[in-house]
Amino acid sequence: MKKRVLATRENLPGLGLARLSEAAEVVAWPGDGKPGLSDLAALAPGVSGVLALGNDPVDGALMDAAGPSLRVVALASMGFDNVDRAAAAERGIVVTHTPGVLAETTADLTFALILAARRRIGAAGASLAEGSWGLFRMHDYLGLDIHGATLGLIGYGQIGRAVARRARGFGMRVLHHDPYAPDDDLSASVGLATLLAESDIVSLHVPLTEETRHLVSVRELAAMKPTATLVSTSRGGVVDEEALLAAVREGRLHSAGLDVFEREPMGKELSPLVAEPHIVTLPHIGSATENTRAAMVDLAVGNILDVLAERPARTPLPGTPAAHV
Ligand SMILES: O=C(O)C(=O)CO
Repeated sequence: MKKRVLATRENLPGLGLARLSEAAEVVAWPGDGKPGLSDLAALAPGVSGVLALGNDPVDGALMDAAGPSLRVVALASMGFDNVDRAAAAERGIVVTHTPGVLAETTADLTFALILAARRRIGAAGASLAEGSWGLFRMHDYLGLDIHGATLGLIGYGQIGRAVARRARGFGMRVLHHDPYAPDDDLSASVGLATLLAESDIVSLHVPLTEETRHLVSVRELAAMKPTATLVSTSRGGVVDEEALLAAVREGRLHSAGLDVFEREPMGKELSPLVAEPHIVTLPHIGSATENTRAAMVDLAVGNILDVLAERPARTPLPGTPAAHV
């Protein structure tokens, strides 16, 4: 008999879900929006795996609703702050994510945010569209240079390194701060205080954990240059958004480029960050290309199939077991 797997969405990019359906009975949340915990719990009894997105809550109650058959929670995301890892560990459940496949795509988007925020691309384009471009004037739409600037990467894993490679092409000096990353010749490893003081652009590439929540807050923003830009494609909770908004509004920070927010999705209740002229905002599209999203689903499915076939998962979360115990 086929094992059952709960998928938190019915439609996912690529062929991963079809591949999963050949090997397992897939029970998918049929709704359009984001499922609540109770929606998922109702579908969970007896499943051996859960395939979830990076913003679907997966907690101990959902694991208990699935029952002792549950062996693997596979995220189609790099970030894993939506999963109660302690609850999974207590129950011997393998948790996997999708490193590797999205690093280059997310690094591309990081650069788009750097370019847009420093060169005021959104505001300039909007002014053109409004019919406000009446004259070529030397002082209009002035931004700040990217070439020759110093880029500081907080978090130097796969995405941080992919951003560093792009920065080399722009002739930038690159610094990084990451107590867990090995050094390389793309970028100089420095302490956080040096990175904040010397960087023209600070870009965040850390997962959201208890250690990184509000890693950038009042003190860190005050330590940055007033001409600096903060960019984040990691998780909203890494930045104290109130402190960021105040710093940009009061001219203590030049600009910001944000793909992620403390509250996602926003619907019609927009964060004040969205309306701020010097802040470029995007709806969490870091990994949103056809190939990459399909590769993320495919890797998540591969992890489920591994665990269900008693093989170690290919990309378990660091510090968690690769195989069901
Ligand atoms: O993979 C992740 O963590 C995402 O945020 C999706 O882009």
